[in-house]
Amino acid sequence: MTLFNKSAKELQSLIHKKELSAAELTAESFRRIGAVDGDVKAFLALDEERASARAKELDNTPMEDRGPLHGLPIGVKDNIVTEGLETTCASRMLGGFDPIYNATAATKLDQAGLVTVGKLNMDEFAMGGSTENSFYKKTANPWNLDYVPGGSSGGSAAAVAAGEVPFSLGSDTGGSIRQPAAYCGVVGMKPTYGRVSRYGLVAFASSLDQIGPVTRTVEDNAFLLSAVSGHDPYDSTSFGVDVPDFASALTGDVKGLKIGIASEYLGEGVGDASKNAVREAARVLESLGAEVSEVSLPNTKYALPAYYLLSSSEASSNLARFDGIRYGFRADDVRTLEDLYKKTRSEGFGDEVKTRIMLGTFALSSGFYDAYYKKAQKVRTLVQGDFMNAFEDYDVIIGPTTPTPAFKLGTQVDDPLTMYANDILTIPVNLAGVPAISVPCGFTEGLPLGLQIIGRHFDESTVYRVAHAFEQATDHHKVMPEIREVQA
Ligand SMILES: NC(=O)C[C@H](N)C(=O)O
Repeated sequence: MTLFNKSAKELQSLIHKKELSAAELTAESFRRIGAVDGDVKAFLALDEERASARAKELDNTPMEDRGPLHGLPIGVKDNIVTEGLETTCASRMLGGFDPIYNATAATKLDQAGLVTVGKLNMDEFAMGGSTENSFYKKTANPWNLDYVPGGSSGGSAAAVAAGEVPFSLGSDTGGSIRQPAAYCGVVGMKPTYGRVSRYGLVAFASSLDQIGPVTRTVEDNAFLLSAVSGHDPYDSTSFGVDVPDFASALTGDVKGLKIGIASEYLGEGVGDASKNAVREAARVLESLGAEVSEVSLPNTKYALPAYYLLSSSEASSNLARFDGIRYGFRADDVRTLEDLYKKTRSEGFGDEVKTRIMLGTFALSSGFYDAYYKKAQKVRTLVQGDFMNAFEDYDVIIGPTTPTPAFKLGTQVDDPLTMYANDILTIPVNLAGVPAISVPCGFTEGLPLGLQIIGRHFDESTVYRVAHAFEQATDHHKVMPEIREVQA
């Protein structure tokens, strides 16, 4: 039986009916990884022995004690710490770092009965939009191996699109789950800030970072988000609200819902293919009974510069801990302590990370603080205000996830401004802290496009409801890329 094209839900029902065991499914996941990951290059670390032992153990759990995700294999982005499983953030700086604890999200995967098969490639410390900033390898887009999978959670999206795992966890600071999900034709959710604990997520920009699920269907996404959400005493920014059973919101009904199509998201810098796919998606939602009209988010154009100032400022502080003493990489041939810091950080970080640390240090320095950091904070408030105003009249807001489909490997990596501009439609959501999902909404020249659906704070349920209704009314999610399998 072919398993790699099945959703997590379908696989779970096979396990539940005892037609498939967790051990068999885990073995199949490793077989598929062995057959395609030489080309896709989504994984940085794999631990088959540990995963197989865990799957066997899970097969012994009595039926009545099993949750909806029991026995399924999953991949985890390499900035989420996993006890005993190397966690590098795709950086030379953390090469060989073997965490002594689990991130809360990783613990919750264990509690839900999932089997972590390995760690997924990303842009170094989550800085980038193509996964080309990884120190270790460049992940390819399963739809066309000459193209980028997006980033920074490029490994998380590519592994799911390639059928190596039914789902994965990523993290999103300015679009890092939604943009690669759009480029790879899968479903990616950035939850409300505070929905999922950040404890054990290696910090990039703490006021923006969120962990979220990458899946092939909206229903799988809802299941996985319910599993990893919730208040955590180890993360004071995680919110103490009840975690709904998100899957129960998938009624298929959007009648009467008010959907705003963001006019700025169909404006300057956005390609025709993205605009047309979203207009067509709006028609589909209308035909299902939703009321769609245009809404303005006037401060959209200021979000990108504000994000790069704020996220870099936070990064400059967060990444100060990598000093050659406490973690990972340490430079050789140093004479003084200052030398050790300088050489370790010069050799251990890649260019993009260094650029952001310098930009952030500059923006926070006295004399420039008011002109840059403080001003960017004020812009953040304006961007939040745009969403709050819009949500007085609309239940969700839609637009393209990205201005264009994926681009060719090597074409933007030396051009940071072009690379940053790929995030113009995802960044405002992080600044506002609201939830947003990307669902497949079409193809252009053989490459997938994503529809972004944005909701009110802590109203992931409505976002899922709209996403699911759209998915069920269209066929985009049913196609998988064809990837050559190589015999191991
Ligand atoms: N980390 C993210 O969410 C992606 C964004 N492209 C960045 O480089 O900051």
